[in-house]
Amino acid sequence: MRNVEVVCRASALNGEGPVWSEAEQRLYWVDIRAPALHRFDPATGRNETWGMPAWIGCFALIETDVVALALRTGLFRFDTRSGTMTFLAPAPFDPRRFTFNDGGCDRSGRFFAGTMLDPIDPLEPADLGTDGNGTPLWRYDGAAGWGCASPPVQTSNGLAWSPDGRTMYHSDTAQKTVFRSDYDTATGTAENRRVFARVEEGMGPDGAAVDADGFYLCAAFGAGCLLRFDPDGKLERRIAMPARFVTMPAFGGVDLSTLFVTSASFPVPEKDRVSRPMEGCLFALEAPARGLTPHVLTPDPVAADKEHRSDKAIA
Ligand SMILES: O=C1O[C@H](CS(=O)(=O)O)[C@@H](O)[C@H](O)[C@H]1O
Repeated sequence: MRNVEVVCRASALNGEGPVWSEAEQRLYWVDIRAPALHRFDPATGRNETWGMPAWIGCFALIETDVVALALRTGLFRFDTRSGTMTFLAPAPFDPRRFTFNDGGCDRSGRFFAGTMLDPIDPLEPADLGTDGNGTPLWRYDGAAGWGCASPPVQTSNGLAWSPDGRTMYHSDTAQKTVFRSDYDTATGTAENRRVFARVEEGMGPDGAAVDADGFYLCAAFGAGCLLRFDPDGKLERRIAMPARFVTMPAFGGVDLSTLFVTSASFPVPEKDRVSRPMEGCLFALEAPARGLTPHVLTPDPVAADKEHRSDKAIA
């Protein structure tokens, strides 16, 4: 197996959410805390960056050069060619206390995004709600806004679907637990949530991806490795990484046989970051198995809205 390579010395504060664009053969990813959308081209090594006005948790590809961005302030359609931002929906939570975190599209192209607690005013008590948890995972239902897609979790992460689309994986990093639920592909609803895997002390289950064999690969935040679980939740292997704070893998490259992995430097004290240059890099390695085709947001929310308006005008 090819060794882990640093493909972009990004010094990201909170690299996250890599998604491979099959159409562009490029990797989109974000920096949540130095808010920016990035696009990396493995053929040239070039990394493009678009600064964002607020923390960006995750995004969905819509079409070539166009993405939907989950910013703390809401969901926006962003055209990377013109820099045009089109407002789609407000955030479904109190943005003074929460911000979007991990998200992604199901195998039918519905977009989901979770949250993590980040009070703007640290003096305000961290009121997580009556049950002591955070917010649910949110499903973007177009003109109908957001629907709840899970019980509340504190640090939403690890969203992925099985190859047949009928199992949804979702984790709570704070609870060190990955859940799996039965997923209805027709309605976008998840039921019968149960524990899929728990991780050890000293690590948090972070972003994840499922491969074509149905194995769940997640970044072990704080432990410098990826964990690969079989479809029954048994740990099958650990893959050592050169950074301690790895955040999420994504399949990409020719035949979806490369694993790209983001990482974060924010947990490292500022004074130590120069001596820890791997934290915040983007990595690539040969994947243990090929990945699944990444899904794009369908339909394009702006086109769907136009259709909705013209239907209403006709009626
Ligand atoms: O900001 C983030 O941090 C969490 C880990 S922690 O809450 O700081 O322990 C990480 O899991 C998450 O994905 C990341 O975006």
